[in-house]
Amino acid sequence: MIRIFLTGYMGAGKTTLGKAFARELNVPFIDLDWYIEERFHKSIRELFVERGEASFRELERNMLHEVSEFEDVIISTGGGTPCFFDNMDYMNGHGQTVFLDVHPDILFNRLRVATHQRPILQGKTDEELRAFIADALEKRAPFYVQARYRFDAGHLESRRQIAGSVQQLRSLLGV
Ligand SMILES: Nc1ncnc2c1ncn2[C@@H]1O[C@H](COP(=O)(O)OP(=O)(O)O)[C@@H](O)[C@H]1O
Ligand SMILES: O=C(O)C1=C[C@@H](OP(=O)(O)O)[C@@H](O)[C@H](O)C1
Ligand SMILES: [Mg+2]
Repeated sequence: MIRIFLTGYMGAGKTTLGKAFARELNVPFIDLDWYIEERFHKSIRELFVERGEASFRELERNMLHEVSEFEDVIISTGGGTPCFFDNMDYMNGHGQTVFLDVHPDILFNRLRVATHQRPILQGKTDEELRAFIADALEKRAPFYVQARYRFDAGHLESRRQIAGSVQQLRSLLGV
């Protein structure tokens, strides 16, 4: 049975790689953010604004527990998922966990063009964004490193790179 959790910071490639990886392994793909959006008929952005972050995190944990029951699945979490409650332990107890480790400069380049999709990053200048990423990585690293595997997802900028990363991830996990 395959149950793999992809974790890492925003822009690390959890969604992109998860989707391509699931297609390669011919198993369903679940992106936790998308799952939540479908379940609540609201965007992550709306849920953040309406409920506040603390309440979003509770809902996210509940949904994590729900999707962790599925079998033969690739699950991409949100960037913050491993860093709240006992979520990291929970994922380690329910499947294989991967930390998509990406250099902060690459994260910055990816995220500066996509801040409007991510409520936490909205309205930041380039310098604020750089500082925010560095600060968040420092705080979140202790959680991310608890994942069983670490994978460099710094090369996802073309279809070819994504396909190459999928093959590397396959051999790392032995699937
Ligand atoms: N089709 C694509 N072509 C080129 N680059 C892409 C494509 N899809 C994603 N990427 C790159 O991968 C990055 C990671 O995005 P995403 O998978 O949404 O990260 P996460 O889910 O970890 O927040 C994007 O910012 C972009 O640089
Ligand atoms: O890092 C975070 O706290 C968040 C990351 C997002 O997911 P992605 O990492 O897929 O962008 C999403 O869950 C929400 O905006 C909060
Ligand atoms: Mg994502």
